[in-house]
Amino acid sequence: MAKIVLDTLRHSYMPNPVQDSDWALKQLDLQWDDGGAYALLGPSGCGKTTLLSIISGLLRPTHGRVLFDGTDVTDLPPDRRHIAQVFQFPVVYDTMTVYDNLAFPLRNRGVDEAHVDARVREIAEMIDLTHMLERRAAGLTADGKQKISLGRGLVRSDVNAIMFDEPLTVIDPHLKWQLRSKLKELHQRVRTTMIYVTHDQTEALTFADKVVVMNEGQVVQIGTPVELFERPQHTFVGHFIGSPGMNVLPCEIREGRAHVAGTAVDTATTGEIGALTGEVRIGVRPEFIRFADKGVPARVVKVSDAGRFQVVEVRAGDLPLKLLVPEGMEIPSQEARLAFDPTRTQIYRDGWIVA
Ligand SMILES: Nc1ncnc2c1ncn2[C@@H]1O[C@H](COP(=O)(O)OP(=O)(O)OP(=O)(O)O)[C@@H](O)[C@H]1O
Repeated sequence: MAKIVLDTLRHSYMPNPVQDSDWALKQLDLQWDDGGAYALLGPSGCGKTTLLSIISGLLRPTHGRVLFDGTDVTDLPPDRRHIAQVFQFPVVYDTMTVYDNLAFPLRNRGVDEAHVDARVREIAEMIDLTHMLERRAAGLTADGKQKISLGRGLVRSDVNAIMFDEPLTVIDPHLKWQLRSKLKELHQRVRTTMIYVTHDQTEALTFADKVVVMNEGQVVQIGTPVELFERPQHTFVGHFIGSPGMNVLPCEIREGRAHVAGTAVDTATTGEIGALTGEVRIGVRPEFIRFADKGVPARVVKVSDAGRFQVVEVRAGDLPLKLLVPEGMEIPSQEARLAFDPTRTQIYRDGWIVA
């Protein structure tokens, strides 16, 4: 296992990158601690696969260095980096048995058969494959085959990290939940650094102790699931995580206070707020707004049932907002006032939180 450091990393697929958009990865400085469970979360095209390929050695970055425990591995080929990878689609040898598939990465490295046998049986037990070890992989469902891929990723104990690239794509929805929790449990048992790439927030938040959120080739926040929820560093994180996402509203700073739709609101930015240039916004999650006697005047336009909550759509002047209200709680029929929880209401300038 190793601490992985990405030092001033940049990557472009173009020979002569000029403008910002020419870079698939803009400047990245990241540290993955030894034994951590990380998720790399972001929309399609944000640079997740590019980043993984740079860590595994399939791609050389245009700028910057990759360090494993302080050693520069930027020019080392993949087979000398000792990274295990599990891909979106199962990589199994159909003609081999499940046992031989799991044993393959170990035998390939000349591990003696006694150790191979012990490790294969240990991993098979962890991922519930013991009862089918003697079966040929060809006869298994896509779920079963992907379990073998997971097992092959986990079987070596000498890897620096295991990277999972959208590993649950082919898994049946009702099994996804099961495997998601299984992966978390496996991390707790093997304690190898794991990087789990996904564009699905539920997968990221269930698996990871720390989530790295990417957008347009840059990291916009690294944090625990709670930090991402309670204090998004960028409006993108507020939108992307949560359902519904954070409300992001135009805001005016007057006499040292933030105003939304003409009404002053208190925010987590304490003290008098100075003049701010750029695009100034207020961000507040639907969970942190409630109906009150005083506050921002609004009109209820729609109520939808979402299980234990109701999603209430309102308009404050022209601004559309959403609130989450517990099931059964009374909702004003039309005119209402909204109170924002000041500790969870943030000011953003040009997308980034104002500290
Ligand atoms: N081989 C390549 N040649 C040129 N451009 C590429 C290549 N691979 C990726 N890109 C571009 O680099 C950017 C980042 O792509 P990347 O595949 O890393 O994103 P991603 O987050 O993994 O997306 P997805 O979830 O769809 O796989 C995108 O703009 C993409 O079009």
